[in-house]
Amino acid sequence: MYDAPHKDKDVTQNDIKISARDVQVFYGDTQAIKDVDVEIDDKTVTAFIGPSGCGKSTFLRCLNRMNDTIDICRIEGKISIDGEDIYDPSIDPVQLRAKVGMVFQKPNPFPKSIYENVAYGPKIHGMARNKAELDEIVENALKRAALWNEAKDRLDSPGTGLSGGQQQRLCIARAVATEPEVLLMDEPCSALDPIATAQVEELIDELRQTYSVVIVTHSMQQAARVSQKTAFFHLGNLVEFGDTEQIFTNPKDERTESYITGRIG
Ligand SMILES: Nc1ncnc2c1ncn2[C@@H]1O[C@H](COP(=O)(O)OP(=O)(O)OP(=O)(O)O)[C@@H](O)[C@H]1O
Repeated sequence: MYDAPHKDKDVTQNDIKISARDVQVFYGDTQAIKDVDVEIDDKTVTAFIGPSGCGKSTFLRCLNRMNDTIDICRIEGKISIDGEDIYDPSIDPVQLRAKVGMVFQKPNPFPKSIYENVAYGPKIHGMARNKAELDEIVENALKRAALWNEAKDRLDSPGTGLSGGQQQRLCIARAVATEPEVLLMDEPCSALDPIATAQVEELIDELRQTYSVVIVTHSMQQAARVSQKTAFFHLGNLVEFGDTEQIFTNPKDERTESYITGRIG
């Protein structure tokens, strides 16, 4: 079951980037996340796995306060990034989401040019003083997302005219353009073909040199290939968290073992 990774899987100790304590999430009266405690490392890819409906996306969305946009959603407990409580009333969620970028399941470029898709965030956050600086930010973000070579001659063409895999890399460029520190990815490859998936996985491996990356995936093979740490969720509980290799080769909890061997899910 454990798919040998194509990259070195160094699991050296990194600094803790995100810390969650006693997190509970409710949609109305229904509890979707129960008593979650976890510490997520910097410069590491952490995969969230588990059966459908177990709360992976809900917990991921807590990390940049995307759940704030859902009226019936209520969150208890404490989530800190670099020691700062992200639910503190002094925190501006818009600023937070620039620092904690997100890439969604379905590529969702804005109906604008490739250039404008990437330039939008840096513009609203006042990151460039002039056009030359903005051009540089756009170029660097497209390079980081491994899209520059394919996009450099068509920066004024609509982002929606790119292939699915290119659109997803454009969304990654858009997320990295605001210089985030954390990148959240909610099943970023589920709408992509195997070649585009391999490109995005390669990219995720590069991005972890700079960011803390958290990825929700339904594919255990993908979790094994791209992540150094894995969290297994089941019925709203974080059942097991550890080095990816340990989770896939020597799970401690019966539920984890059942899931990775295909008995539940
Ligand atoms: N906006 C919402 N309103 C009400 N309930 C919700 C909402 N979003 C999620 N839920 C519920 O919360 C629980 C966890 O859902 P969530 O989408 O986080 O799970 P998941 O593990 O990401 O699932 P999947 O793998 O199918 O995407 C489910 O019971 C789901 O029905």
